[in-house]
Amino acid sequence: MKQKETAHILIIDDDPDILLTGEIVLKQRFSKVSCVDRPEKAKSILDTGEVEVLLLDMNYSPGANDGKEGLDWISKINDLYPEIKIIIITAYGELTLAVEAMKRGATDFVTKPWEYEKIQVSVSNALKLARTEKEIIRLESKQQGLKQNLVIKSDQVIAESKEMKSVLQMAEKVSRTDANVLLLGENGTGKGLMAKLIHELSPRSAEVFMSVDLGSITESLFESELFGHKKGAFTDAKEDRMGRFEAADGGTIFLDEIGNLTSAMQSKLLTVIQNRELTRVGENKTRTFDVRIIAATNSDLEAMIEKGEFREDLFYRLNTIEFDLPPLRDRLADIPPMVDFFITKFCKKYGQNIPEIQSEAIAKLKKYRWPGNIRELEHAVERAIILSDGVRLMSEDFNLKKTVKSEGFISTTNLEELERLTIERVIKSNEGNMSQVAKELGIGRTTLYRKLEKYGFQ
Ligand SMILES: Nc1ncnc2c1ncn2[C@@H]1O[C@H](COP(=O)(O)OP(=O)(O)OP(=O)(O)O)[C@@H](O)[C@H]1O
Repeated sequence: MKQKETAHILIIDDDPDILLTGEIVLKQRFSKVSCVDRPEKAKSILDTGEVEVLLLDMNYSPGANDGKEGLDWISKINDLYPEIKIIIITAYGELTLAVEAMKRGATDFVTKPWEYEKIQVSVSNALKLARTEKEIIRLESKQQGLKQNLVIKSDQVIAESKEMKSVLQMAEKVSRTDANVLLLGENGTGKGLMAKLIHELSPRSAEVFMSVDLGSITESLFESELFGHKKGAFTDAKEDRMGRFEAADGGTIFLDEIGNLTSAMQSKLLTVIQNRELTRVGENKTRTFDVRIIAATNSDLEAMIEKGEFREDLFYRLNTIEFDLPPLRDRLADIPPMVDFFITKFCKKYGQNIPEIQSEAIAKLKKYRWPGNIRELEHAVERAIILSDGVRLMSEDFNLKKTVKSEGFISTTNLEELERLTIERVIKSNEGNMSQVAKELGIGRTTLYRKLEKYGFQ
């Protein structure tokens, strides 16, 4: 016996004989057939999101035979459930009505009395059409993710310092697994690049890498953006749309700026990650997904947990493996190869010959604090390439702010403490030359001395 195709078909007709024969005939070919005698009763079945093909009678009120009711229902159903293919059931010879129904969005028509072979073929064709359309939508979303993949291929990861070498080794190991990864580090330390690298090295590399900047998604759009929506679920939901999780199916999703989620967003994300299934906004049906999750943030999540700003259970879901990307000032050995890498990149971009770099310039780059880390270094090199004489890159070409590397990252938000630390740093960098210190701080010498006294400096 031929195996049944897994599909849910719905028949709506007020004639019980039609429903009975339709059910018997279609059940020979399809796994599930539901029947109702009026369109008003079909809502709960349609809302399951399972029905792919609907056979619809055109007249319901006693004596009605112009098909007007059926035409109205076609428009309504098409509007609310655009993915469902509608086949109308007409009496023999009602060709004009069939044409009008097709104009409203019906896919095909079958005539009463049933021709068994014909309805099976018609439903089978409608089913193929429904599935092809779904596949096209899926591929379009996937392609968006694959475009992001292309950008990654050309990137290289520089890791000369021992800190970055060990990060790379760990990335290689982790990429072979499906473990969730949490990337921590200041802005511009390469969290995004590391996420792409882990994906590239993983068995999922031929699939989508989907990057989502959670910092730019508003609370109202969060659910629909990540989990998708049904047409009509809210005013702007003009079409059915899959979310980022579904579009990344088989691949990797990169949730950047995870520390920016409100508590409501955190709960929704946690439920989806925990259950490994999601529900599109406005739909009842749950959908499973197979996605590897990499999250990143420059926030101190543990401090946020303590303050009740980040859910501990979500944190433990995300941080199966945790990476700390060190700031650039703590991996000085990476600076020279990175500078070379960016010089080559930008000389190519601006069609220039590769210049030499003054050794004093490299020494200055190593002393600088790099609050914006590698992104800032990249911009500094780009600027230097544009401004240089094309032969030699000098330290002035990099336009570094007059600061030196501090002992550690100033994390205080207390103004007085910030002032004290800044003064301390500037004194060190000017080797105690107070006129210079006052000048750099932009204050008079008297004010400087008053502040030195206040903060107990010698
Ligand atoms: N090890 C590296 N080798 C070469 N380029 C790097 C390296 N790390 C980072 N970069 C480059 O530095 C820039 C910033 O990196 P990236 O965007 O990955 O940082 P990020 O930590 O995700 O930043 P943010 O927190 O602001 O999102 C990118 O252009 C990236 O390609």
